[in-house]
Order: sequence, then C-alpha cells, then structure tokens
Amino acid sequence: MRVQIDGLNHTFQQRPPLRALDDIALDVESGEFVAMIGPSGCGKSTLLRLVAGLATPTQGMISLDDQPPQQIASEKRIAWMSQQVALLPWRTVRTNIALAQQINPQPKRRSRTVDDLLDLVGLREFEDAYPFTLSGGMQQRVALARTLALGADLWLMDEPFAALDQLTRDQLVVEVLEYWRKLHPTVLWVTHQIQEAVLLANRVLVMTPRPAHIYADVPVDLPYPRDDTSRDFQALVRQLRETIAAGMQFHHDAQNHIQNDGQIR
Ligand SMILES: Nc1ncnc2c1ncn2[C@@H]1O[C@H](COP(=O)(O)OP(=O)(O)OP(=O)(O)O)[C@@H](O)[C@H]1O
Repeated sequence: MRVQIDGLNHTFQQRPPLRALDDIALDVESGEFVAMIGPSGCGKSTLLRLVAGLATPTQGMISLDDQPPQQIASEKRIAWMSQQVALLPWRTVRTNIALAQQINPQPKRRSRTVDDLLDLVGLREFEDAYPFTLSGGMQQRVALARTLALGADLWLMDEPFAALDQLTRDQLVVEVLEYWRKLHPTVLWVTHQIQEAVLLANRVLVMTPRPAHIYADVPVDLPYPRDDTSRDFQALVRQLRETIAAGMQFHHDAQNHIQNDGQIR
C-alpha cells in the first residue's frame, strides 16, 4: 500500500496548545519498510495514529492507496501493534489469533493458518492458555501472530518489541523480516534502536524533537538478511547516530532563534 503524506501538521488543542507534528511530507512506495527514529515524546505515535485514521490532522493530507485512512481502516487493511498488547482476556491464545483471521473479510490476504502462526511464535504449547497466565514476552508474541493473521497490507508498528528481552527480540525481528519479504506489506516501524532500524528497514527517517519534523531520510541499501557485524552495517549505524545528534542540534538551534527574535526562520 502506498502512503502519501503532505504538509501534515498536528497540534493538540489544549492550554497551551501542543504542537506535535511540523510539516511532515513523506511518500512511501508499496512494500517499503520504513523505520522511524526520534527522541521520546517527539510525535512518532501521533503520526502513526493519524496514518491509522484514529485521529484527524489539524492540517495536511494523508492518503493510503489514494484513499483516506478511515476508508482503508474500515476495510481492515491496517494492522497496528504497540508495546501495550490488547489481547481479549476471555479468549485463549488460539482464539485470540483466530479472531484476527475472522475479522479479515478477504481470505486471500491471509498469510498462514492459526497452527502455522502458533508454531512461528513458539506458542503451540500454550494455545489453550489465557493471556493473563502468560509472560509479557509471550503476550507480545500472541500480538505479533495476530498482526500477521490479519493479512493487512499496511503494518503500523509502534515500538512493538520494546518491552522484550534482546534474545526474544532478535528472534522476532528475523520472523518479521521473513514475513515482510514473503508478503510485502508496507511497514512503518517506530523504534529507539538504531541497530533494529538498520536490520529491518529500506529507509530510516530521523525525526527532530517535538514538534516532529523529518530531519533526514536515510536509505539502507544493504542486502537481506543483514549481518550486523559487517563493516557496512556498522558504518550505517554510526552515520545514523551522527544524523540523530545533528537533528537534535538543528532543533536546538532553531528553538534558540525563535526565542531570540520571536520568529521562526
Ligand atoms: N491525545 C493527546 N492529547 C494531548 N497531547 C498528546 C496526546 N497524545 C500525545 N500527546 C503529546 O504529544 C507529544 C508527542 O507524543 P507521542 O506519543 O506522539 O510521542 P512519541 O514520539 O511516540 O514518544 P515515545 O517515543 O516516548 O513513545 C507528547 O508531548 C505527548 O504528551
């Protein structure tokens, strides 16, 4: 699914008003994997929420395959995953995953059977368990299986693995990549981990502190699967670290200009 964003600004209308997004422009081709990195509280989740059609932007345009986000959301073509898992407590692991498949009105977009998904996320043994009896990492695995079960062609991933241990995280990153390469959904993936972004994405967007603006759009041209010990990989990680620092400095300087002469340059 193609994602086009232009002139997007968003301000929360409170006292005083809070500007979360500043002139975001973005064109994501169908099947691209785009990572977003930015400081805490800069506006990344807000951007994903707007793309998901969960809120209406103050200004600007978002279109998904030339349709408004609300239309695409109503067709169940968007999968959303965040740190907070929202499993149905009265359903077992199996029936939580199965529900996602039932929701999808177009079976041809379904990826795999529930059994395959249970195996994939390593929860076959726990298929009859209820969410409250699972660890945080296991709950997150169920949420991932549910995301995959939906067969959506746009995945909005808001730090989905932030609460997991590194080992589980590494395993799931491999699984996500396998799925992405097979099914080619468009992915917007928020992370605080530079390594994770370089392992996964075709492009990394570096955001400024709030209000979030895209400071840099860095292509990642390394072949998959990526070797995080390679020299090219390490060089990109370093380049991104420097770009993030430059984005912070740019923002800081811009804020000083505003404070010094009262106008935005
Ligand atoms: N519904 C809301 N009403 C008012 N302010 C909000 C609302 N949602 C978010 N904000 C504010 O907008 C700013 C951006 O929040 P957002 O959650 O988008 O940041 P983020 O980049 O995703 O942060 P993190 O990396 O910590 O998850 C924050 O200052 C937050 O307090």
